[in-house]
Amino acid sequence: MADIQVKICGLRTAEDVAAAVSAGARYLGFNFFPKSPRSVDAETARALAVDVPAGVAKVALLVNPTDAELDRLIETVPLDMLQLHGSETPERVAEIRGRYGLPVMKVLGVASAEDLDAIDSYSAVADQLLLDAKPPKDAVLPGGNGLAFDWQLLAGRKYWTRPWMLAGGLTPDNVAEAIARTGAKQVDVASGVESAPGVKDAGKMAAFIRAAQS
Ligand SMILES: O=C(O)c1ccccc1NCC(=O)[C@H](O)[C@H](O)COP(=O)(O)O
Repeated sequence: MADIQVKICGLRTAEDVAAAVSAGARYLGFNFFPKSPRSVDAETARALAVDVPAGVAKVALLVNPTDAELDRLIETVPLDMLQLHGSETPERVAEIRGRYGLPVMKVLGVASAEDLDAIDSYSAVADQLLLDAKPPKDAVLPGGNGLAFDWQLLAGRKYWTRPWMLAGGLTPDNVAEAIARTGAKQVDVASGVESAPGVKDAGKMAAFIRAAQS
């Protein structure tokens, strides 16, 4: 079995969390972007996070958060990592990392080879990178759109200095191929393991993790 780590993003209920943990997820994502069908408030996230076993990272997904938002969230929810999914600059990433002392994963939208140029500047300030499909121009959500980018853009690129995750349009049916084509050691999924927007499917989560690790 391959040592691939899986993040399931947008968990909203205790059943989702239990199913993701028992299927072998290594990261659980709680979404704090209010417009998302996957979003939770801080109190709900706290209730979901408190019983997560050690060794499974609780990740807060935020889009251009203010310090006030982060202060309140971090005070309320026991978190292991912050995922920044907006247009945060490298300076802002460094500031957030320094202010809260939590590891930060910066998301980079990828549509073409030029988008990968940002990897070096963010590698200097983030603990991890998440490479996701760039959202369509008119999209309401900056992520979680079920769209893949051209995985060939990542083929043969092995010398990044930070751990990274592959995301965007992954499903139980294509995740093994995505890993084989990109060399990813970590993958992230939101809509590909749902039966409807924001409704996680325990069978799909288990199938996704089995396929990723097969
Ligand atoms: O999932 C959302 O609704 C979302 C909203 C706003 C910003 C980011 C969001 N999701 C981020 C993720 O980490 C997703 O897992 C990633 O974008 C891949 O999504 P999908 O293509 O649906 O698997």
